[in-house]
Formats: sequence, C-alpha cells, structure tokens
Amino acid sequence: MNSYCERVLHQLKQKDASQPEFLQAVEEVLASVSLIFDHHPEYEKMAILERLTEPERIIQFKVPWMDDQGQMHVNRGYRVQYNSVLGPYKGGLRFHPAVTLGMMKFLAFEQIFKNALTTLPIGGGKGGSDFDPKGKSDAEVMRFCQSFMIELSKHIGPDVDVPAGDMGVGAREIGYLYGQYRRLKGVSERGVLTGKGVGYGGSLARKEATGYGLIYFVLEMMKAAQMDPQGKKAIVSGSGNVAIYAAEKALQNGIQVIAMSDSKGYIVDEQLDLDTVKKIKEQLRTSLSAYPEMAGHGEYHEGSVYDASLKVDLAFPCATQNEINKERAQRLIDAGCQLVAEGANMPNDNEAIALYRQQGILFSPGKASNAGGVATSALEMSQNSMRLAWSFEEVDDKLRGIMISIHKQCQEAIRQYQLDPKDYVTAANIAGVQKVIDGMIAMGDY
Ligand SMILES: NC(=O)C1=CN([C@@H]2O[C@H](COP(=O)(O)OP(=O)(O)OC[C@H]3O[C@@H](n4cnc5c(N)ncnc54)[C@H](OP(=O)(O)O)[C@@H]3O)[C@@H](O)[C@H]2O)C=CC1
Ligand SMILES: O=C(O)CCC(=O)C(=O)O
Repeated sequence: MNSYCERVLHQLKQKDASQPEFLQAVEEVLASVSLIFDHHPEYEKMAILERLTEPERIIQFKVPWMDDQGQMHVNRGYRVQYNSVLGPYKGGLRFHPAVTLGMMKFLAFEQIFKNALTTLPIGGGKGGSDFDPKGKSDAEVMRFCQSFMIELSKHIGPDVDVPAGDMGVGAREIGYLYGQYRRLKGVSERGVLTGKGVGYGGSLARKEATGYGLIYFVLEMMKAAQMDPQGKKAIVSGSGNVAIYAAEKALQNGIQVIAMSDSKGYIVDEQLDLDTVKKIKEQLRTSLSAYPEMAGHGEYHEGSVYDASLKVDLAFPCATQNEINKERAQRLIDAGCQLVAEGANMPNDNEAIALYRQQGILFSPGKASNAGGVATSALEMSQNSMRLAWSFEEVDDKLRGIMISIHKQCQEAIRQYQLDPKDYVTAANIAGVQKVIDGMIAMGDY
C-alpha cells in the first residue's frame, strides 16, 4: 500500500477503533487505489484521502415507539451523509438489531463509489436503526417507521438526501415512511424516497433491480472470460430482495441455482422452486425450514450454506456482510467454484478476497455488481421529477445498459493501469474513487 494511504488508514484505525466494518471497507478501498496516489503525489498535499474518508455529516437520533401491548421502546436511528460531490446523498436504510454507527459508516462509504460507478448524479449516504422488524406486527412496524421519520424528515429531501430500502426495509416499511413524510412535509415531494410502491410513484423493476443487475454484470464477466452460463451450478445465499431476484435472473439465463439460505439455515434443491421461496419470504415472512414441505422436494439444513462444500461453479453471496471468510472461500474453491460475485455489501472479508485473487477466481466486489439497485433508484428519481412512469422493459433495458457500462469502466481501468484482467476489485475502486476525487478537486477545497 502507498505510504500516504497507509498513514491515513493508520490514523483512522486509531480514531475509529470501535468500528471494525468501517475500517475493513476503508482498507479494501485504500489497498486498491494506491496506484492513483502513486500517479498523483500532489493529492497528499490536498488531503484528498482525509477529505474522502471523513463523512460530511452524521445524524444520530432516538426513536421511541409503542408496541401492541402498550410497552414503550427506544431504538437508535442513524443517517450518515457521507459525500455529496456527485449529487444528493443516496443510499438505503437498514433495520436490523446488529446496526451500529460503524456499520452505517461502512455502508455509506461503499455507497459513494458504487454510486459514482453508475455515472448517475448521486452522492453516497446510508442510514438505519437497530430496530428488528422480525416478529413485529404491521402496526408496530408502522409506529416505528412513523417515529423514525419524524426525525429523519428534518434532514432529507428530493435534492438533498434520498433514502431507500436495504436489509429489513422493503415495500411495507418504505410505504409507512413515505406516508409519514407526506403528513409532515406535504404531498408534493415524491422523489424523497425510492423503492416506493409502483401505484404511488415507485419505479417498475426497482424491486428486481439489484438481483437482476448482479446477473447482468456476471454475464459480462463470463463473456469476457469466455465462460458459458448454460448449465453452470450456483449458490445464491440469502433469500431476501437481492437474492430472490438474482436467482430469478440466473435461472432465466440457464444457470442452475441449487441452494439458497437465510439467517438460520439453507435449502439444497436441484429443482429449486423459486415461487415457493418467494411465498415463504415475501408473503409469510418465515423461515426457509418450511421449504421442503411446501415445495414437495429439496432439503433444509441449519447453519451456513458456505460450510456445506456444495459442488458449484458460481457463488452469489446476497445476504449480509462477512458471510464468507478465508476458510469458507477455500471451501468454495475446493468444491470447484470459479466465479464469486457480490450481491450483498461486503459479504466477503478481505482475506477471502485475497484468496480469490491468489487462486485466480473471478471475483466482483459489490460496489460494481450490486449497483443496479441504486441505479434504478436514481431512475425512479428521474421519473418522479419528470412525472412519468416508464414501462418495465424501459427500466430493465436502462438497468442492463448501466451494468454493462460499469463492466466497461472496470475493463477500461484494467487496461489503463495494466491490471490482471480478473482484478475487478482494483478496477472498480479506481474507477469509482477517481470520479469522486475529480469532482472534489473541481469544487476547490470541498
Ligand atoms: N435491497 C437492495 O436494493 C440492495 C441491497 N444490497 C445489499 O444486499 C444484502 C441483502 O439485502 P436485501 O436482500 O435487501 O435484504 P433482505 O432483508 O431483503 O434480505 C436479507 C437476507 O439475508 C439473510 N440474512 C440476514 N442475516 C444473515 C446472516 N447473518 N447469515 C445468513 N443470512 C442472513 C436474511 O435471512 P432472514 O430471512 O432469516 O432474515 C434474508 O434472507 C445486504 O448486504 C444489502 O446491503 C445491496 C444493494 C442494493
Ligand atoms: O436504492 C438505493 O438508494 C440504495 C440501495 C442500497 O442501499 C445499496 O446500494 O446498498
């Protein structure tokens, strides 16, 4: 790592020692973009890295809410407005009991460069709460969302900061949040949130976009590596929004998805019935353990799908951060896996990524391969501003074009910096980071 990058990382490790996910995300980026700083020693005097790694603003607030039994609870809410050089802060909201400020900072930091890769005018942000929507009634989720929005509404707006969903925040939560925003601020600002229902300003294909986009990107990777998707076997970990639509697009392209998972266990089924998975997760909101009986075939096991040594060619981690460590990565490689593409944010730790590189496994980082969700959110913002609603095909075509363009940007960085053709990590980081640096420099001492 370049000495300037090392110094800034060292300073952050001292200042933010209690934020391991944030430090992990910064380390991954700085290790990759050393080349930029080798080419531009003048950036050190301009404190480019210090400006890039310090969030513009962090908002933390209390979220009091009442459960159905009349008991009051208090959760912690966050919005990290990390970098607005390229446009309004843009990024999801995560409701999960493990949420901390460090997690929000890692997600917001990643979001800056992912959003830059989309080439759309959006800066990077992220927010959420340690509230757990699991096991709560709709009324409890609604009261929580309303209380959360009372504070959040003071800091967002269609040209300022535009949140969307992430883990634990789907169409139901976005609906409640949007309803409360309208009550507080009036009815005119449709573009204040994305991922809305299509009946009230949402975009067709936003629900599918992250998962579909992942597979569009993977098809480009496979084309460049002269791999045929037909008949390849895959694990898609997770069974939430990203995983379900990644599995759907993979199946449509002849990839055989043989396993999916959730936070408790995983299913293995050579004849995967995705409709049953959708029913379990989107309607019943329950565990995948119900799958074998409902589908009439397949097996359910407790634990991580990455401990099962399943024989697959491809792995699409679409659940959560740090699902795959070095041991699990080695297990995937030993079982014949040739390509790993991230649908989730940072599902592989840095040691797992290093192993893929050493062993010549094609690997794509989430900031490149899962950018389709936020890109389609930006398309939703455009439709809201124009008071138009594009057809599913129009949005899907634009999404595919954006994923192809992100792949091209990676290929261009590989060519320009003479990188290993499989090094999508360095390529995506260089392409994303350079855009933000150029914007910062153009704006003076921003
Ligand atoms: N939604 C989007 O548009 C985008 C999401 N992402 C990222 O994709 C990932 C998934 O998000 P999304 O699909 O929206 O979230 P969802 O909440 O819809 O789904 C999350 C899935 O991950 C599973 N899961 C949660 N924790 C664990 C764990 N510790 N081990 C294994 N599985 C786990 C959940 O299981 P269970 O059902 O049991 O809770 C669920 O199946 C996240 O990293 C998110 O940041 C990235 C880009 C855009
Ligand atoms: O659609 C969005 O604005 C955010 C999506 C998201 O949270 C992500 O890309 O990680």
